Amino acid sequence: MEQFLLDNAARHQMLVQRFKPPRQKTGSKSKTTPSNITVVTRVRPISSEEESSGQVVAVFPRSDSSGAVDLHELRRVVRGFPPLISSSFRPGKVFGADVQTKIIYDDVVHSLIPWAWDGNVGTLFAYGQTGSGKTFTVRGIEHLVAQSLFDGTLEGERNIYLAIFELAGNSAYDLLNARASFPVREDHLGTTQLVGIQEFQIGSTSELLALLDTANELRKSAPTVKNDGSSRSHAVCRIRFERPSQEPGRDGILYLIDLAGSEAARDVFSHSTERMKETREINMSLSVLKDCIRSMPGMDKGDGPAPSKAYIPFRQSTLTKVLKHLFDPSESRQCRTTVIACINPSFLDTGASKNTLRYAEMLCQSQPALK
Ligand SMILES: Nc1ncnc2c1ncn2[C@@H]1O[C@H](COP(=O)(O)OP(=O)(O)OP(=O)(O)O)[C@@H](O)[C@H]1O
Repeated sequence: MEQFLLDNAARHQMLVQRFKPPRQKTGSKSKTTPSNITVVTRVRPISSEEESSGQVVAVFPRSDSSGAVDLHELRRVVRGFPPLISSSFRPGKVFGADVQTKIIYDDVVHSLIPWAWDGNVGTLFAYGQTGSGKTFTVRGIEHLVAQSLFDGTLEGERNIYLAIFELAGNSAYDLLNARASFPVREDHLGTTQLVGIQEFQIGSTSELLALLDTANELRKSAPTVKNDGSSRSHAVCRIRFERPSQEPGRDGILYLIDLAGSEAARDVFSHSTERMKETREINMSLSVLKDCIRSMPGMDKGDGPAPSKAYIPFRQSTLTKVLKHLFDPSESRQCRTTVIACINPSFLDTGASKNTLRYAEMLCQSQPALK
């Protein structure tokens, strides 16, 4: 299929240029996004290497105010010229290839900092197929968070603690302690405990950046077909804000999560058995995350809103155990979540891009009645 697309790149581009977006149907523009979950989509630029290998752009955010994204695929046919099949999505606010991380940060991430500082839980996820720009986005955001925390705008005194860890399959590794493995358990109160993880108290932007760099070096990597530096684990940066003289368990927390890349089945053919097992585990944990989100009270799974006491399968993966606060109705702290769906615009990646865009649409349409 890949060769067919590369051979027909010029036709793809010609048909895309002729494409006229369908007129907006009245009333179809706005979709309700609950106030405690913000979903946006970032379409990264195509790289010069991708361009020189013959790849062309297949994902286009519309320039009008509709918030739509058009995705174009060339369909292989037995006879005649391959037609262009176009689909449109509304995956939340869309940031195109020319938008800097700082703009996205100011718009949908920065507000999580005072939120967590005040004793609540703020969570940022970057979600998307492998090579779609998740790590690029989260690393940029981490740098901006490190600056914001010490720019003097936050009021009051807090002790700030940092832990960084990765989740690979059902194993958890401490990235600030030489990748020491640690168990993730629920204590007798039902609180998830990262047993034995090292936390570092942070006093400045440079201290925080140095620890982020250390963790990044250690992050488990293995080459994949798509992205040589691909991260085959979920990376979680947890920043805890402790108010002096406050009761334990009431700390504000900011999670910055670079999810492992999901890979389409066609990408795994050239992988070893170990890599395929890893890919299955990653896809399983992403699928449990999706199930948990869809089971949250009020979420619409397509057959009406989930009931307020719906079963949420968060114990089925380590990732969702760590994120239990998002799904647990007994969690007393308020939660706010930002999801950045990342897209590689290449025409070789349209299958995975459609999955990511549908996922973002699903989150936008859902309305959890949440904490
Ligand atoms: N907004 C952007 N602007 C410029 N380059 C980008 C942007 N986003 C991503 N890239 C580049 O695209 C490539 C893939 O990005 P990245 O490694 O962040 O993907 P990923 O989704 O984290 O992949 P994986 O899940 O495999 O780790 C990298 O070379 C990165 O520098």
